[in-house]
Amino acid sequence: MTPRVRVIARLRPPLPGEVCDDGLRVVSHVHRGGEKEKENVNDTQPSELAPGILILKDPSSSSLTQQTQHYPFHSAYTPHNTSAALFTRDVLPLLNNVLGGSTVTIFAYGVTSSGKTHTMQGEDGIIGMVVDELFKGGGELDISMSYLELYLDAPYDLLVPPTQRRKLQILSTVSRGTNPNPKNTTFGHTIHLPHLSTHPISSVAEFHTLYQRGVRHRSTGATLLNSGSSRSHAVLTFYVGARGKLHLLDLAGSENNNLTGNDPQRMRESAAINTSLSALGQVVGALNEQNGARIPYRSSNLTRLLSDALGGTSLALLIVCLAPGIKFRGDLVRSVK
Ligand SMILES: Nc1ncnc2c1ncn2[C@@H]1O[C@H](COP(=O)(O)OP(=O)(O)OP(=O)(O)O)[C@@H](O)[C@H]1O
Repeated sequence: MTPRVRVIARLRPPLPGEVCDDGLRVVSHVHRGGEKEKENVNDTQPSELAPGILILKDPSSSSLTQQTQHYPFHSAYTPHNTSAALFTRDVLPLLNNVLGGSTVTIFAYGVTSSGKTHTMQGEDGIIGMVVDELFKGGGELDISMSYLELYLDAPYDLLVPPTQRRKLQILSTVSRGTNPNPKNTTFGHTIHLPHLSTHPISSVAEFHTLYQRGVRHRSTGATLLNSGSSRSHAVLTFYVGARGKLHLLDLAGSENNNLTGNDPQRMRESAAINTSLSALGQVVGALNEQNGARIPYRSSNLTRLLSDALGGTSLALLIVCLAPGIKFRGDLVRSVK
């Protein structure tokens, strides 16, 4: 059965002073020098294991019930693998679908400071590589973009001046036709935000000017774990040709307030972030189960917004970003599950 949402993992390198989780092992698909690359892999593990994350038993625990756990992913990337390797293997093939008129969604998910922003919008991040690829042909494609954030579960346009910032409406238009599967509540629905600005772009430079404006308008704040922590979900959308659509999401990190030491506003933000991420997790799970169950798109504005992009014939790539710090063990297990 082909999953609707391809799920891959990326482990970031340790940050200065970070105490690492010795039980965390990653086996990568990416070959270096002809060898399957192993990062921190216990040599006693069979090498033919599916690429994935291995969570090994906590060495300090004497519990007999704690077994070594293997979590398989469609691809997995070690701290040595570059964003370019991830792009070539997992993102590039999806761009052909966008050029062919499909809707594709790519999102980075993980605890705060796990490398989502680095992977999506960092120097040599996926967003830059996508744009280079879209304009490779010299800009003959008809491309426009929009950029919004969901802050406290409400959408705001990032490409309008802050003085014009106002909450956007999310509308869904029903098209005609008979729904072959009544449980598919998004059949024939198109999501649109009437006041969201869209901007034609004709070059890589034009993109970067607009995009940097949006990044400056995005809600970020300092937590104990990340001084530039994203406090909102950012959704960058490219409209390519007549029908192609590509959503690139930098999701805010799922958070454990015991670790982030947040003040009251940060706590409100965390609650909204965690609720919408949990809704997204349920939607992705239900889509990949493919058992005909109702997909809970309406549980949050994040999933409502993406309801015409997840499911049906659309494709999605979920990049689970992982932090190697021991303090993230509990969050990491929740993320990979
Ligand atoms: N693959 C990587 N290689 C090198 N450094 C990385 C990598 N991934 C993340 N980092 C570094 O780790 C730190 C945290 O990363 P980042 O800000 O991307 O996390 P995040 O998941 O977006 O966090 P938040 O949810 O709080 O916004 C940054 O200093 C970033 O440069």
